[in-house]
Amino acid sequence: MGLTSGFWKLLGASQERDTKKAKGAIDASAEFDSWAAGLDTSEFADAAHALDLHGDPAPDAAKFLALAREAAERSVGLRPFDVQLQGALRMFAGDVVEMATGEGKTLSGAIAAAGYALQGHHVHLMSVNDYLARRDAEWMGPLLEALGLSVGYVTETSTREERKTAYACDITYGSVSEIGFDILREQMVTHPDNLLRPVTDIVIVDEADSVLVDEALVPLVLAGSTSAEAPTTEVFAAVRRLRAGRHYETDSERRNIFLTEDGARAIENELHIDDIYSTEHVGSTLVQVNVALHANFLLRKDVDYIVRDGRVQLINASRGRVAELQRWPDGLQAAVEVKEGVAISEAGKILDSMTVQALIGRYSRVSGMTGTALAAGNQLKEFYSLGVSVIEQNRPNIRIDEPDEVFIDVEHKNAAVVQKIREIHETGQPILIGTQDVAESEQLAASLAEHGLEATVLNAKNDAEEAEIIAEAGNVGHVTVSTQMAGRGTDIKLGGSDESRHDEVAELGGLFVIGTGRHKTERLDNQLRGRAGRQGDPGKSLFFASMDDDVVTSAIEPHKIPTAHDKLTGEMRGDKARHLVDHAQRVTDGQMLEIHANTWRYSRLLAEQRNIIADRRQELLLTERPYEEMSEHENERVAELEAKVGHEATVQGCREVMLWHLDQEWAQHLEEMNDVRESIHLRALGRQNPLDEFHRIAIAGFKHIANRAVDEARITLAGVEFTPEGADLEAEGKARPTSTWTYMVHDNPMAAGGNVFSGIMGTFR
Ligand SMILES: Nc1ncnc2c1ncn2[C@@H]1O[C@H](COP(=O)(O)OP(=O)(O)OP(=O)(O)O)[C@@H](O)[C@H]1O
Repeated sequence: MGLTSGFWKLLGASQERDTKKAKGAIDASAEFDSWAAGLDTSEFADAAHALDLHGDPAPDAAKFLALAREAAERSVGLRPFDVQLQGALRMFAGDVVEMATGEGKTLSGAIAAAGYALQGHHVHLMSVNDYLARRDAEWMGPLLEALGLSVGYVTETSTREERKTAYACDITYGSVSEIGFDILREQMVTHPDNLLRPVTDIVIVDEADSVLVDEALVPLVLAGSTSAEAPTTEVFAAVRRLRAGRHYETDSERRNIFLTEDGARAIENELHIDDIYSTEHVGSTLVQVNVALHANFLLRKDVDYIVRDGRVQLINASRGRVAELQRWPDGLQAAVEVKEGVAISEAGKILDSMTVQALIGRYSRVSGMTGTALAAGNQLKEFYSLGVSVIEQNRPNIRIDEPDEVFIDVEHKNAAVVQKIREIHETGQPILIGTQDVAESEQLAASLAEHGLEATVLNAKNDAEEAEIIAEAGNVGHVTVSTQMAGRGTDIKLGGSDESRHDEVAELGGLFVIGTGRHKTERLDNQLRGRAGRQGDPGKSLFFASMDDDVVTSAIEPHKIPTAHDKLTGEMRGDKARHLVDHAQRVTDGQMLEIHANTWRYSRLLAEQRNIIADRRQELLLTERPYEEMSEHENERVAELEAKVGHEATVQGCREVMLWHLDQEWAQHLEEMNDVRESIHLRALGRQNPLDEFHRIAIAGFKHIANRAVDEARITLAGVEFTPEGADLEAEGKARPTSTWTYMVHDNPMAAGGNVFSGIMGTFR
């Protein structure tokens, strides 16, 4: 506790100083208002580019703010509030800013980006999805252009040329995954002309806590076509016959699942093998059994995934929506597909992968914005060395947060939730209900329907209609049931799309937010609460909890759970039960931090190694180094090829040969390290520290990559033919995959650290 309070004290002092400094610059900017207003359009850009924004404080900070204010007003018709400029200045200083919902983060982010771009930097503004990237780029484009800056965006449908153009701009908007995938794809390019050249210089991350903390360890994967190993039907059938408790056990967190001794015997009998833990089976049959166990007993339909259009689609736990391009590692994906009886989707060989955290780590400077940064302060500090600035609200928050209502069990809680919704609905006040998963959202809507109350459901199954649903969610009498709200970028306006009804709804008390259960971190609770009370509107929030809730059962031992309750309603009145729920949430929050830290310890070394490979690749791709190295080792052969196809084609040929082997070695290293991670806990049984052991193997394996790649390239060079286009590697059976695709892996059991206690499920909740 001592350490934490010390940290907050520190934050408090520097926060006060920073706010004072920002306010000082904003006050000073008023003096330049008439100067800015007097500039005509053609003078604007020149004035912006003449500013000196280097140093802290930047000499021309006040002038910059006056220009930005004038530009925003002229181009997008919004005059930035002081708090928005404060937010922009703190992001410009490299902090993550906390600004409440509806305070206008989009404008703040654009102004901060302009500041960096005017210093001569390239800026990426990362959104959580394509829709927001495009919307924000188009919305803020005129402002940035007025300041003489170029703006572009990338989405999943952008062409190569469009991407190239977008990345050449001063400021590029894009989703985390799209930018991440482009960076991964750069690693497959073999001719300099094909590079998109995204520059990882400055990044401003929207919904920063969601991206930097909740999704930090999600791997972005680039794969090429091959067929993958899924559990065989025999393994699957054998696993399905196992019984919980007797043959397998799950840990209390439902993150991991293990065979018991009895289970191992049962599998051995079914599959007619002697010892599933023998060298012969550990790396193959046992892996398949684990995958099948996981798919069958841990992953739950309508919680972790849904089946739609004959496909298994993952639900992104932190956003409560379908994760379009995401899948589990191939064996697991196929196993779930078998479980649900749908066609097995194509599998691929992983060519390269990188976590969101490693992606962010490539930027020289990171800043961000979100509605809930402070609660993620520890993580942001620990994993990114980022500070948090809390920006006061433009208009004070008058939302009323009622104390939780706690029940002995989930049945009583659900009954009370329905009752409460009916009571509020009678008054006409709009209600937004946040549930924990798709299944719960549908059950609740069904219970409400039984009482004749129609609710609109916003969950992973219908996120296409999201914008329309949200537009009306604040209207009189509307009841909206939703899964998690993070990253939805939504602004629930009182009165819905009909602005004239705003005051009528405000009279009713504004939006009433109900949480059907506390999340495993308070941050997610606050994201939900934050939907009410935007821009000084009235609003209310109330959470329900029960002793059956995940957050309680996974943190508190059964015998410590109190039992006193009202026999009729099941309610547990008084502060004791509430404190218990708060305590349980602090425990689960801490558990998640621990898991994150642990997983990061495993992935950090690979991230560093990946950077070394990327540098080497860059050298081979952009310089004549491959020609020089090959000439050094294979002088005669290079001379022979050069005589045949000329210098340029020889350089390109040597490049292709060397890149092919480097990429090959790296993919193999990743694959090996994946295997090591999967089996590392078995080594831990042999009393080695699993992390040390993992590092030892990773370092030893990596050491030889560069040399082996050169040796292999020399062998290939001896036999390969060169054409005017370069090396004919295809004829040597060394073709690059004809198609590549990308995906993000959520809840990836194979990449979650390999520690038996961290591992499988819910890592990012
Ligand atoms: N300076 C301003 N003056 C008037 N309206 C503004 C101003 N800045 C932003 N707005 C309006 O406030 C609303 C919210 O803006 P924005 O979407 O950027 O908020 P946000 O902070 O990102 O909220 P969320 O957390 O919901 O994403 C928009 O409708 C926008 O037009």
